[in-house]
Amino acid sequence: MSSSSKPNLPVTNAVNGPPNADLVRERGAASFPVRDLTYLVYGGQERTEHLERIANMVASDPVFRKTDRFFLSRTEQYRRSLEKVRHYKELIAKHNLHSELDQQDLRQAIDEDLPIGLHVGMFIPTIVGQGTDEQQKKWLPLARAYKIIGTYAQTELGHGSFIRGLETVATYDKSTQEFVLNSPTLTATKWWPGALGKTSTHCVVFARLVISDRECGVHPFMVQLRSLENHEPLKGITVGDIGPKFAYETMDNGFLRFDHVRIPRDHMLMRFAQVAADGTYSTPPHSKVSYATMVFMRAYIIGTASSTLAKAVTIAVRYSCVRKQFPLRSGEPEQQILNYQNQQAALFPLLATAYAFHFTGNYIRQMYSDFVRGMRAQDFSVLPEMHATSAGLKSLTTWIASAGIETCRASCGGHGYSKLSGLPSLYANYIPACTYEGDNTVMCFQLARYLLKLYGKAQAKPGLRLPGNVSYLEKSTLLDERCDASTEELWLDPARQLHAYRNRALRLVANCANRLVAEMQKGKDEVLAVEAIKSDMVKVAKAHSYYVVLNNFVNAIEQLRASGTSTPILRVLKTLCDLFALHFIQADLGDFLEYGYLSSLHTEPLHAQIRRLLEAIRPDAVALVDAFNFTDHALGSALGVHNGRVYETLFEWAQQEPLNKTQVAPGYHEYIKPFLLAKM
Ligand SMILES: CCCCCCCCCCC/C=C/C(=O)SCCNC(=O)CCNC(=O)[C@H](O)C(C)(C)COP(=O)(O)OP(=O)(O)OC[C@H]1O[C@@H](n2cnc3c(N)ncnc32)[C@H](O)[C@@H]1OP(=O)(O)O
Ligand SMILES: Cc1cc2nc3c(=O)[nH]c(=O)nc-3n(C[C@H](O)[C@H](O)[C@H](O)COP(=O)(O)OP(=O)(O)OC[C@H]3O[C@@H](n4cnc5c(N)ncnc54)[C@H](O)[C@@H]3O)c2cc1C
Repeated sequence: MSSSSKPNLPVTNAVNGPPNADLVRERGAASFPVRDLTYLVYGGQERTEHLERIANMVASDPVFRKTDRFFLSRTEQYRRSLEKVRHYKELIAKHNLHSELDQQDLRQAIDEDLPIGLHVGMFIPTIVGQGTDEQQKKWLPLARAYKIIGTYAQTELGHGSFIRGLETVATYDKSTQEFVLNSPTLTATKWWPGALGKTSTHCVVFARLVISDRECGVHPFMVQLRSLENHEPLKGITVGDIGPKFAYETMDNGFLRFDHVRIPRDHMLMRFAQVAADGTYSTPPHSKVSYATMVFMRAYIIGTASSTLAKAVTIAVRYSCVRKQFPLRSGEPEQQILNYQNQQAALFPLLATAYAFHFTGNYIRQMYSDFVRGMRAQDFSVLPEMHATSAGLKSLTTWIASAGIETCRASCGGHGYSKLSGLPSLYANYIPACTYEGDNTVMCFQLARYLLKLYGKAQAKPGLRLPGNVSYLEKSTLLDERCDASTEELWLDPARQLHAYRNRALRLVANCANRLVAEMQKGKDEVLAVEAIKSDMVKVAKAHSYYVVLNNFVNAIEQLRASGTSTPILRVLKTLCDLFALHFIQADLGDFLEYGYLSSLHTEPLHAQIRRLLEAIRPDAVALVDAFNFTDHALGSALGVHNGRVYETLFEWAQQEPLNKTQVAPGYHEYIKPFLLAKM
């Protein structure tokens, strides 16, 4: 079945000409209407077409070009990204893209780490979340009109994960009703905040509040850093760029020091905690409410794991259809490398994961908006669940997406190592997601702690009802149950798949809880006992998060079925869901075998079913990546071009290499010629 209507995307950047015949054939053989799956992914036909209009506008605009990015210096890349910011603002005005959603769509289409990312992603959300109504009235219009540009300055040279250890102080001076911001040590220097180095005029600074020598904990403060006239740093402020990084060249991650900088009292963001003029301090309704922007960003990061992984898989799958190596038998034509089982085993689980994460993203968005609604009504009861779930999912999704991009790169052989494949920069720019907004391992501890607590409560109080995704912690009888998937067919049963994931998660939680008790019985206090089980806690958090991802994928398919989604689409989604479920059991088989949940009775049919699923996906692989609907601009890859003219595009793009500007190498006269022409 071919697609029900054609995508409206231009073929930009690629070398024009007849499309690659193999890709054309693959597209013609899809078992489902590609366009319908695209609508499903992007929320309907109207929304898809809107996104395409924006994507087309960006892809055909020379200011947003990416093709020369590898040949620019760090400074040039930063300047170029500022040029894109200016143009982004012009387009908002020109095309009336004033809604937050339109602007988000535009930034997504531009597809670059712009130095306004922190402004829109954390600075504005912190004002919205933490500012009083008056503070919002004062700063939001300026921020939304880009009259001020801000960032989120929390991390310090000596302190990142441990927020309570921050050293920057904001001392309240009752006599002038000001806070005095100071960086008392070198390690108190703010370090890392995006766009802090050169771009931002303002920032929200997290500092420990001190009132009359009393420590009141870490709070957010609005601080102007640079003159709005000439962009010079203000008195008492030392600010700059932290220097070269693994990648992320367009972003001026910065450092910042305060030398007794005074700000008015109403520059502390006081929605939840207040300091009155006389220095009276009112505590917030929840001790971690000032961490809410991080929870928001973690939810956002979970949402982008799918699209990032989907880009890598799109490049690798298209290339693997174009690339041919070896005939099976002599005299036969060479095979598309995607026909090889190993290539399918590397790529298709990642394809399935990109779809799985799409539904995880929907789930966390919904959970976050419910949480915000509650918070507006002063109800913080969902915060622990929101924090723990988002911390775990942020870790799992970014770890898998990072490793997945590298798998895609390696699966493209030598050409994957070329920056022109788009994969090295995708990887290098993405991997800090495992670190920023909470180091993944540290985030896993948060989820594991939450699960251990709930498990303990459920043990102590049989009959206690726990929230949906953790309700399995109530059922310790589950531990006695074993897998009964003894045939390939049984492995396709979602109930059995979920049973396996639930059982593994519960086992690891119970095991951790038992070890904690055992460590304490050996004489350790609780703190040291926790230290003794930390690597197991990471496993616990991952196991639970896998279960959440799978549960959402299964539920989403059920909901789609109930809402009348067509059979071919349901069939292909079910196949992807099955592969996701079975692949990650196979990948962690030790967990399931260790406690006898599975035996070789089950693993043989498991492996066989996975092989069948790979075969089932093969004819639809190109259609499944096409359904993500990326423009060539978004992929930025000679290997992933929609028309499949991979070699032509690689060859043409390579001509832009500055070394190729002259026929004779720079340095030839000084360094090569002397020894070439030296007498023997
Ligand atoms: C939309 C536009 C897109 C723009 C694109 C931008 C691109 C991205 C750019 C990236 C920008 C990056 C920015 C940053 O990195 S900002 C800095 C982020 N820093 C962190 O994430 C630090 C991580 N550390 C923490 O979050 C905490 O310190 C930590 C959770 C590790 C521990 O906190 P703390 O030590 O204070 O607390 P305890 O361990 O003692 O725990 C006490 C209880 O509080 C609970 N807790 C902790 N955090 C939260 C929270 N956020 N919400 C709710 N509850 C929380 C914790 O679980 C404990 O609970 P119990 O007592 O019940 O166990
Ligand atoms: C590209 C990028 C952009 C960033 N942008 C911003 C920004 O805009 N604003 C901002 O404020 N910050 C920003 N950051 C900082 C970022 O949030 C921190 O780097 C992150 O929170 C991790 O903290 P850390 O660097 O202190 O790591 P550390 O906590 O020092 O971690 C180092 C290692 O120690 C381990 N570890 C730490 N604590 C424990 C523990 N209790 N038990 C066991 N192991 C532990 C970790 O797992 C990790 O392996 C950015 C960072 C990067 C890389």
